[in-house]
Amino acid sequence: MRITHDEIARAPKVVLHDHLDGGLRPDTLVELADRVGHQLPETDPARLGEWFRESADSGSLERYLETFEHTVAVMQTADALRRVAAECAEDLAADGVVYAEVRYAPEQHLRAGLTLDEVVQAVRDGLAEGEKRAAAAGRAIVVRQILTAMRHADRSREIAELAVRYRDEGVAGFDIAGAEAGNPPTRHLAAFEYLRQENAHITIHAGEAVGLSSIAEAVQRCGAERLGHGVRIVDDITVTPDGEARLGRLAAYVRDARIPLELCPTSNVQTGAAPSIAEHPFGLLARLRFRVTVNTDNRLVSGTSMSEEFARLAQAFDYDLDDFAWFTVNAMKSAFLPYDERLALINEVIKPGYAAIAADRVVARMRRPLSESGRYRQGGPGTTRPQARSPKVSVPTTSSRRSASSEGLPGRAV
Ligand SMILES: O=c1[nH]cnc2c1ncn2[C@@H]1O[C@H](CO)[C@@H](O)[C@H]1O
Ligand SMILES: [Zn+2]
Repeated sequence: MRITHDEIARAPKVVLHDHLDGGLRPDTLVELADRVGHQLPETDPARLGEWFRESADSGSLERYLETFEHTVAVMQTADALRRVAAECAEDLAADGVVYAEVRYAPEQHLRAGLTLDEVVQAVRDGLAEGEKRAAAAGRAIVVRQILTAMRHADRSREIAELAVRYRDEGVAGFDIAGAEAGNPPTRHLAAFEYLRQENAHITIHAGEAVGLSSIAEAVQRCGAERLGHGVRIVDDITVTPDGEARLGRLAAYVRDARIPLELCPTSNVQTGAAPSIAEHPFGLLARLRFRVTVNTDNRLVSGTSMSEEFARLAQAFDYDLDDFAWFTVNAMKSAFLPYDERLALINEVIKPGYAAIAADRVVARMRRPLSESGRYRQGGPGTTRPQARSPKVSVPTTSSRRSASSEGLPGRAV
């Protein structure tokens, strides 16, 4: 069975790779641009959304990134940052996301005189407001920040210090982003060494536009705990005609060390990192039991959402509920949150959420013959509600050591 749209909408989701400045609501962008006199390519929100998706669909990361000039331009005041952050938390929650790490580059928001600290504080306050509004709407979400340094620039050490300074105020980690070609992770070694000394968390955009050299540097020299994209790790995997996969040393290391891949299928198709969703390495990497996670990258720029990414993957690879439960637990395990908080979200929110959907499937399946044949009349219709306690979905276990891999793989995943 393939997961349905309704089930996807209901399923608890976790996003680790979502750019704040790549996910504005189109109508907010229009309104903010009007306020500061920034000229947009389209002023009708629907057409503006289209414009982003089409312009980003260029086959080149550099051209994809050019579209951010319009979003960054309107995010230069504390008010604008607060609003965008609050709406981000609300939109993610409305999509069924229960935990999110949202990233952006503070150094890109100083044009109107804000300091780096003021930028982080504005986003912090906005996210908190969004969490509050989402909870009031019955959609609880926890959101953390990841501070990004632009890899072509020279402020990474400063941004790393900023991330450490705000680690107890909602900043969960540090990242570098921007044009990967020509800007290898080792350009920022001082920042990464500082972060490691401070026991801070590191993810690095690597293996998106550049291949194995970038991934190797990120993991082995810079201490990346997760890979932003990392999709080009497939360059180190050979699949023989009979389907057997051989992993090179780096691919084997990434898999053995359970380094999470923050995969962003739609974005990868737009930037040319993958030819299509159906041919996206997600399928192979999941099959080979890499620690794969599903992410949006940029909801506005890529015209997507977590539910969209799930739906596209389900269509391409025939994934069902247990697959998405696995990807979601993978993501939650990989979050830059304290262990006990990760565990609480897995055990109290994610697993029960998937189990409830599986339980409803059982109920729906048992109801059908009841109305058709009346076979289960005995207790009277309506009183034969089946036990919903043991749904037929193998939600991954976090503590179990039964399976060969600590991922707790779902039974039916290939
Ligand atoms: O997929 C990506 N690869 C590399 N850089 C990116 C990607 N998406 C966004 N940004 C860059 O990160 C900055 C901070 O959020 C954005 O302004 C954009 O330039
Ligand atoms: Zn990204």
